[in-house]
Amino acid sequence: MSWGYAPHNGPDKWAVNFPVANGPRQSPIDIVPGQASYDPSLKPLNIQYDPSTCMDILNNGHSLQVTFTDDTDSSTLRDGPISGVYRLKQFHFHWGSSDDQGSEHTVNGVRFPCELHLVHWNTKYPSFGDAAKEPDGLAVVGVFLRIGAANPRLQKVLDSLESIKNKGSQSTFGDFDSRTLLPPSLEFWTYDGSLTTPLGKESVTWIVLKRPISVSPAQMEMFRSLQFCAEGEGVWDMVDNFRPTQPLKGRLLRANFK
Ligand SMILES: CN(C)c1nnc([C@H](N)S(N)(=O)=O)s1
Ligand SMILES: [Zn+2]
Repeated sequence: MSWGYAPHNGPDKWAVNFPVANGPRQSPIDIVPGQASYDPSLKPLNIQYDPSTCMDILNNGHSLQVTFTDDTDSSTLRDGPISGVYRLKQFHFHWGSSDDQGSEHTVNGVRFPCELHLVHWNTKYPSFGDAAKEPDGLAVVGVFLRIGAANPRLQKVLDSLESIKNKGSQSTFGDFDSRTLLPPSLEFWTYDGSLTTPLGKESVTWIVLKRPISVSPAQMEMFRSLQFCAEGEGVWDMVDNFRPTQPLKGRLLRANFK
């Protein structure tokens, strides 16, 4: 049974085939700023992205994903709550069928229309696959998108969506500086969690940025033009590809800001 976001294969069915979906450190969560503890020992995030590592963009049937070559330490994440060097592997988005939902994490129960995830893996392990099995194997930077002015840095990604409309389609996508998708301030919340899609591996240090970036309603409509299904399999708009928030189960939420 392939998983998805429909009634028959959506998040409330995942635990049937992927039992870890009910595990002790699942993601996403509702971020309650009043319950975050300020940790002065958290260093600022050190993000160094090399645009030449950007390779292609694809519709994987769950999201749109921009993939990077990760055979060298060209695009890396360091410091913040992590130790060592983590390599950027891909970024993707989650979004809603309307502007009042779409993000995976929420803040005081508030949903954003879209959330960007930049997925990195710990180079102390030989590969992404190996790292994904380890509790400190992955680090995902989450960035909220808020309705506002059109975001010109997002536009290059959105302009390529017509070439990856259907599941399984891919096109070249090079020389993109992912740093331009980040807000000016890198203040963050952090907690130990999981991938938010099956297999839901509990190997992610989540780093959710406090400041959102902007996206216009017209740009949101471009995300919604993507399809869950492959070409010739009908019309099934790719929307609401987000998992509901999961129980905190006693985990600590830290912030690197007061
Ligand atoms: C195997 N990879 C890179 C991923 N598996 N699940 C991912 C999810 N989309 S998320 N949201 O990053 O946990 S990313
Ligand atoms: Zn994601």
